[in-house]
Amino acid sequence: MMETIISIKNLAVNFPDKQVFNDINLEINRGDFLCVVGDNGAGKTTFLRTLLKQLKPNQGKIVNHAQTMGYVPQFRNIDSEYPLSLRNFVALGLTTSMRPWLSRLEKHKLTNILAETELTSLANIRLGTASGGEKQKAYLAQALVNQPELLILDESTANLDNVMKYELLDLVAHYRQVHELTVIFVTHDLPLAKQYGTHYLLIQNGRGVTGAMANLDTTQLMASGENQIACGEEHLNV
Ligand SMILES: Nc1ncnc2c1ncn2[C@@H]1O[C@H](COP(=O)(O)OP(=O)(O)OP(=O)(O)O)[C@@H](O)[C@H]1O
Repeated sequence: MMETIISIKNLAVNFPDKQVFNDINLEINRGDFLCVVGDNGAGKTTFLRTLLKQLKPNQGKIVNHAQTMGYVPQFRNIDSEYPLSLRNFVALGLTTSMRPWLSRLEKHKLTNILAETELTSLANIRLGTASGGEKQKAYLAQALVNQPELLILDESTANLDNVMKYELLDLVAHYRQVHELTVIFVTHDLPLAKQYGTHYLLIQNGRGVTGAMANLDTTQLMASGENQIACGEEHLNV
């Protein structure tokens, strides 16, 4: 049976000089892969910040049953002098305790996630010397090492080359399938959204349109700019 993990009702967020969106209604089930799409400035980050309780909605409510969450930001390079090994960087996602050592369970989780993200052979390299794609995989492993129920990918494939984008999302897709992970992916990349997402939330003109990914007609949404999404809602086949 479907289990609702996040329920969003009648959500509206405004800034003093800007009404960002209103009346977003959405049920996210455990194991869903929701892609949040929309033009620059449409309100995707505002939606995420509201979900993360950094912003209080002006109206409506979000009930989030996920107890644990992982977060992968947009790729930003790590300095070549960065001193931690890849393994120790991933381990930063494990614990908030002040212990300087890992428990047996934590070591087990670390070994498993390095294997599941195909990083085992790179575990002892200094992260600063890793390639961009390897660094982003390390961010993914850090976000997953504590076995979260919900993973947020915040434009995590932007700035990666085409091969690496798919490698990263293949790992996410595989992990999701094995562990029934729920994923929220904010992206401008419609082909990726189409390939990996099960559902979408399109924020456009202050409204949220939702549906099964199969019903998102991306050909109608593509704009001339590489990273833009633009179309009238009337083009949507939902
Ligand atoms: N703290 C704020 N105060 C006032 N306006 C804001 C604030 N944060 C965002 N906005 C405005 O709200 C709108 C939505 O911004 P948001 O960053 O959520 O869009 P986005 O869809 O994530 O855009 P992008 O794809 O460019 O990252 C924009 O017009 C932005 O200028």
